[in-house]
Amino acid sequence: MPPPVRYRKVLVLGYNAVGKTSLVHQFVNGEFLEDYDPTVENTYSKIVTVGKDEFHLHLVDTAGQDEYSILPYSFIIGVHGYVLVYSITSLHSFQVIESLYQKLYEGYGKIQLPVVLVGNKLDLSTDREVKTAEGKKLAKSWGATFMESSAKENQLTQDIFIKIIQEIARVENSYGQKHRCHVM
Ligand SMILES: Nc1nc2c(ncn2[C@@H]2O[C@H](COP(=O)(O)OP(=O)(O)OP(=O)(O)O)[C@@H](O)[C@H]2O)c(=O)[nH]1
Repeated sequence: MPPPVRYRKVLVLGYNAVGKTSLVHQFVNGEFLEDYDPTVENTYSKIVTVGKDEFHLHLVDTAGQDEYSILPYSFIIGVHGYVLVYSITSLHSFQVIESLYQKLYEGYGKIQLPVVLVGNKLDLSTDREVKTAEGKKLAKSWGATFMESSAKENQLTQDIFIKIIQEIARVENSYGQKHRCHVM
């Protein structure tokens, strides 16, 4: 009997116009859209194979948030992992990500979260406002994975969504190990 297809719900969060829709659209449809059309909320589904396992990845592309956004319960309940996106050309979008993470972390009761932190618009590195080292450092402080991508040039767009599936498994396993009973 083939192994069951596992369901994973992943939210893509971040400030306005950082490229959330563009990353998801590249991943699901394999194309880049130059036009900016602010998102209200869109969902996408894709079957993804990671190693020997198949996953039904349900992606929620959210409307941009800022540091004042109140995150609804639907951003926490039933969500397996998060892709947090900023633009390397916007320091403000990076600061918004720090505040969004804190809200999620507190919403979950301060446990480790499966997160991939993404610095997008790598093709615009001449206008860079956030150093690679700063992104790496922030992700490390959360115990998360860090990547820099370009939705425009299709750089690492597939890897981001494979990585979040792997992160969900990794965090679930480490949580299971910490809380496993030992029979002496
Ligand atoms: N050069 C470049 N432009 C990008 C990249 N990703 C997105 N863009 C452009 O940035 C603009 C915003 O992209 P979106 O994908 O709509 O951004 P978003 O984060 O979904 O925006 P909201 O829906 O407002 O939250 C669009 O004009 C895109 O074409 C990238 O990697 N490089």
